[in-house]
Amino acid sequence: MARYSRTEGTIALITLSNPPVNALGAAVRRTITDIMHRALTDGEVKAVVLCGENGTFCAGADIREFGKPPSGPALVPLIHDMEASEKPVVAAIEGVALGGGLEIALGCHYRIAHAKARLGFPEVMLGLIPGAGGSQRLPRLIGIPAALELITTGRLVSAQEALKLGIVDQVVDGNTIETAVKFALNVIGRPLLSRRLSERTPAFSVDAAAVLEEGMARVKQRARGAFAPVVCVQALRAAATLPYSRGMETEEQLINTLIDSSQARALQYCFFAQRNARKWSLPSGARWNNSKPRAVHRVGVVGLGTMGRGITVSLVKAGISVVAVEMEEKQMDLGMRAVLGMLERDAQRRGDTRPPTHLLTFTLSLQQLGNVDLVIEAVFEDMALKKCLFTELCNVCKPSTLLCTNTSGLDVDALAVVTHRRSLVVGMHFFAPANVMKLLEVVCGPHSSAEAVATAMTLGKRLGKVGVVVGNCPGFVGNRMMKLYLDQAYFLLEEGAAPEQVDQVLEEFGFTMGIFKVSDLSGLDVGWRVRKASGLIGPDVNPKTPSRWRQGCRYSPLPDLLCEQGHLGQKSGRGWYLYETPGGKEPKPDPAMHRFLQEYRSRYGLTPRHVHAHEVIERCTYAMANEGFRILEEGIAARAEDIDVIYVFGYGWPRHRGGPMFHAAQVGLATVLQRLEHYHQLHPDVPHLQPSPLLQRLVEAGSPPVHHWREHVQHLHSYL
Ligand SMILES: CC/C=C\C/C=C/C(=O)SCCNC(=O)CCNC(=O)[C@H](O)C(C)(C)COP(=O)(O)OP(=O)(O)OC[C@H]1O[C@@H](n2cnc3c(N)ncnc32)[C@H](O)[C@@H]1OP(=O)(O)O
Repeated sequence: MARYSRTEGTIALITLSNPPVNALGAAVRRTITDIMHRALTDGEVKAVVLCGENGTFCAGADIREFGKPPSGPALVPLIHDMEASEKPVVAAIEGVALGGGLEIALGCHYRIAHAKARLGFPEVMLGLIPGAGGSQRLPRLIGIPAALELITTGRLVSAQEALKLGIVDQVVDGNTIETAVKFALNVIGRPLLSRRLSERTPAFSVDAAAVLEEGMARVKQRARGAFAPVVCVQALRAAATLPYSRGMETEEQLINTLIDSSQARALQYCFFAQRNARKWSLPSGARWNNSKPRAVHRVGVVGLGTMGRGITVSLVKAGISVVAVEMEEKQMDLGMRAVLGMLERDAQRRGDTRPPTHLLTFTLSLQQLGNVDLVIEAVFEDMALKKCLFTELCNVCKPSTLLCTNTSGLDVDALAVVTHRRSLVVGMHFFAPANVMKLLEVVCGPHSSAEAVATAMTLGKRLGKVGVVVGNCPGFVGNRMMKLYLDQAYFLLEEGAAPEQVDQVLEEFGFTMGIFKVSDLSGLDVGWRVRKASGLIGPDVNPKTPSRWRQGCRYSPLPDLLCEQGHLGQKSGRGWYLYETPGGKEPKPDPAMHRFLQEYRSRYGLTPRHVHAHEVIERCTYAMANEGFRILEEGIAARAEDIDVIYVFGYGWPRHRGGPMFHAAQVGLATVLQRLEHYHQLHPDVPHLQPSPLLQRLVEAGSPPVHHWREHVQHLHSYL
């Protein structure tokens, strides 16, 4: 928990010890409070050095304790006593000093950091503010503008930046604790008044007022409905305008408004869901911690379209050699220039003189893939083309090469069976732009080996991705649920809504972008191609089939009609919105779209009605969650948390709402069930609105918490 020892005769060394990150659980707070009291009252002790075990100072409060009844001593009195002491207290910071960990360090009189240490207040990412004096001490140390930026974004700073900002007093390359002890010996007896941050007054100039006002406007615009960033600004305003003790009272009042909020719960759920996604398991008993990944030194990327380019950039940035293959010279030239440009800009941003282009080989020949450890195929979504390629890759690559497909929804197994190495085929579904988006769906087919899954997940981690293992079905998890979300959005247009109205409601809910803006950005032709390939449109459709009816259920031909008119979204200057020019980025509501919708409705005898905001949210999000329950039942996702991670990291779902499954739980499963029944009654031709059997069973079982849902899955066809 925390250890006490004496060194150099007069120095008390207090070591936090709670692996893996020395989080400040109740027991740790109790021990450290007792030990600190002992050190501060022991007449032989002249100074104290505070450090952490295993190369980590402290990652802050123990997040697992949030939401549980409070126990153990609070941090504020400990930090106060430490700071008020007449004996110098020095923090020796290795690894991280985050949240409550940094608040303790700010209560110390001096801070020495290792060059690789990182410091920050990430509370805002957990729906909180620094609540143990951090919001009052940091601005007194580094000023309002810098504190505002760090606290409202949760950004961590390196030791070097912390030194520049004045957060630490010294940065060391060698032994931090030894340096801190020497430092402590040196400062014994020096006056400590100016080292007590609570004694300082941040000057509240007119500038600071303007900074706070601008900060509030910026935060409100970016927060997408999240409360914590706004409350962070309020806490900083208190620091700037009130004496320390009143500021502390305000900090306490403010954190109390957040601590039990639904947003804090959702964000803390996301924190653990992201980490749990790494702990995959397969029905064979293979798991993340008993499956060895293969070493990957050299990767082949086939196809240099948008996805292939982003994947190549991601790999090179992670220091991995890439052989990038394109079939056509012109496409290769375009791809090569785009990749080099992205790497160049990235190097410039990081202040590097040269991008790591020595890791790249561009070629028109698949033969060059003979020696790669893993191939990522990123050609068009055309099964015949992919099958040909996989057959050829099997002949060209060494027998141990893993063959991965970046398909966004095609059958991974159908590709595996054309190879002689079915166990080495997995899906690695990146999201556009692949060098930016964090999500990676690792698709495990019926033949995929644990080794292949482990290798893809480990490679994803090296690329800085959040990998989630999913089963093989059309659209996997993300795009399978997305299809129902899109269907509901189209139906809402048919029933009377306008694209900008639907988008506005979704953005107010917290989505990064409304669904129609996303559709315009990715290009309407992407879905058009998928619908053609799956027989929803095209020559295979019986001409007698009504336009708004496909495969036994309601269908909206709206996006197909737009594609037929060449309205493909941003790239063509027109889609659900109007753009100034083809390639324009600024969507404007399109009067022609409104006329088009009116004509469409009258052609099909649809009487437009006013669509309420709550209906937009309910139909879009509950349809998604309902499909999520089916996905869980089929074993395509192992946990509801995995589905939520996919939506938060790949589809712009607002993190402070936890993800579609967590949101359904927060609304109440009985309510979701009842609303789905209601909408299904109104739209019996939309089978996906019919509540899924798992949802019904969960409600019958009294709506257990998300972590217990798996116990109610009947394992009918478990893939994971
Ligand atoms: C009531 C108000 C009182 C006081 C105010 C104080 C508030 C706070 O301090 S809030 C907490 C602020 N701190 C954070 O948000 C830090 C969160 N952690 C991280 O950012 C990272 O985990 C890390 C940078 C510390 C380490 O990253 P990495 O090396 O990539 O490892 P992992 O993220 O996989 O973490 C390893 C392991 O540790 C668990 N863990 C990390 N931090 C905490 C924590 N603060 N409390 C509890 N557990 C923590 C994490 O879940 C991993 O566990 P598993 O291995 O079981 O998955």
